[in-house]
Amino acid sequence: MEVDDFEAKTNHFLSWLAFQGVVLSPKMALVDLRSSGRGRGVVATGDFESDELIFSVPRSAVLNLNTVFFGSSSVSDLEFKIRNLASWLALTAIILDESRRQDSKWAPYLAILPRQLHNLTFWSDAELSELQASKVVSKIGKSGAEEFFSRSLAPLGLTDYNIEECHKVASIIMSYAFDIPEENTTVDEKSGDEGEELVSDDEEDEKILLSMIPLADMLNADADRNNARLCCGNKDFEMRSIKNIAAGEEIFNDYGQLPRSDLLRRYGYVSETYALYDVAEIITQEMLSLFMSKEAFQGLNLSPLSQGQLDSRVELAEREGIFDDSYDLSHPGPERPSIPDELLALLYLVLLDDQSLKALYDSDGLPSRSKLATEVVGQVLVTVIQLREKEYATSLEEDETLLSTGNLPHRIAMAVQVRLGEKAVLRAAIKEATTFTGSNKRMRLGGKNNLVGEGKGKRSIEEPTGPKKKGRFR
Ligand SMILES: C[S@@+](CC[C@H](N)C(=O)[O-])C[C@H]1O[C@@H](n2cnc3c(N)ncnc32)[C@H](O)[C@@H]1O
Repeated sequence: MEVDDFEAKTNHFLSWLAFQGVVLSPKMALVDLRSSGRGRGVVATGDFESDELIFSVPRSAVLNLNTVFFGSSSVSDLEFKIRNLASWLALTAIILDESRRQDSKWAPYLAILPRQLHNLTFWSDAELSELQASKVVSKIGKSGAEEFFSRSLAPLGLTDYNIEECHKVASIIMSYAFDIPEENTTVDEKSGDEGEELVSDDEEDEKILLSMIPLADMLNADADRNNARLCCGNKDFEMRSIKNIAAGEEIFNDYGQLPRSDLLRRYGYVSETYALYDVAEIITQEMLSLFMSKEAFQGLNLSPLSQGQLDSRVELAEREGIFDDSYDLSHPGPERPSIPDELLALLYLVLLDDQSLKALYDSDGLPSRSKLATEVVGQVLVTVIQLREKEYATSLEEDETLLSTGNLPHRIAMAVQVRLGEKAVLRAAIKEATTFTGSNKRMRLGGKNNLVGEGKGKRSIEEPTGPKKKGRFR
């Protein structure tokens, strides 16, 4: 917890907001929520009905490329270089530059942004190892970001260039910035979503501007407790209630339906309310390599696939649009099963006998889910998921015991929650796979039809002659 002038900074920021023309409802307050680990947050001090104004922020108070360079008669060399960067790097550059200016218009706002962050970028190797086999570790992208910093930011000549500071600013952008439509451009419904993934070097829509919106970014989020939304107007941004909010309640934005692994990576916190969105990833290449070994599926009477047989199946999976580098398992809900259709379809193709594969190649789309969910697809999935479970150093039960002791350091406790959530998803997926009862008739079991092209790297199905049909599930 910061023991500095937290309250003084909040008050200075509030005065600055008033000076900038920010209008606050008398029924809201910016408060200190550090005792519950949430930094600052906005609470209702009076009752709000749905669709009431909570506050509005004029475009001139927003921090982005247009407001920082507003009014300059010509484009300086620095502005030219910054405008040519990817949006997140450009915003990082201008925040670094504004932060060192004594006279920055945004100084009272920049002063309330956090100094210490818990996003995964700032975790030590020992702390990251507590995430065990979670695939989130490979998504942090710290060294990639550093290459961008040294290639794009260092040459700008901003004083005190320092990689740690670049990481802090880039991470703040990841968890605080909004994509907004530029003035006088069409308002995109989604443009108020907070903390969209950092835009890389691919600027598809030039009318969208990555921006810091003071006060709008002081709203915390807690999964489905979302009760406010930012609306973009041409002259200002309005935060409005989207349901009744009673006095004393916190006002929450929506950061999206993120699994706790991504919440931790991008926002540096986890909360039980997001457990519903947890996922566990299956990496396709790792899974497919099992089908070429003799040992992986012992007891299932499956002979290994040759490279050629595997390639044919992957080719068909690609044609049908169901091939992916990885698949997310999730908790089953009314709208989705735990095991996605695409993963089921890939396994079905991998397990299909050569004759049926050829027939499918010439047919129109894949069978329905109930046909894909054959008994052997279910058995193979159980093995694949159990192998994935073994990649974690501890069991779900051991993690539960660890958490129940309640005295783990903050980051370790968050890591245990993430890995425990993934193990719970794996269990749910195993449970679902054991219910598969579809017919194994077309599956290559007991050596049936599985020797075509074996060991010769030869295509096991003929190349189609006419144009290929592209479909999905029938
Ligand atoms: C957009 S900011 C919200 C304002 C922030 N609380 C502050 O004091 O600057 C997002 C950050 O707030 C914190 N946060 C948001 N929702 C939270 C929650 N439900 N629990 C804990 N921290 C939360 C996280 O640190 C996150 O990265």
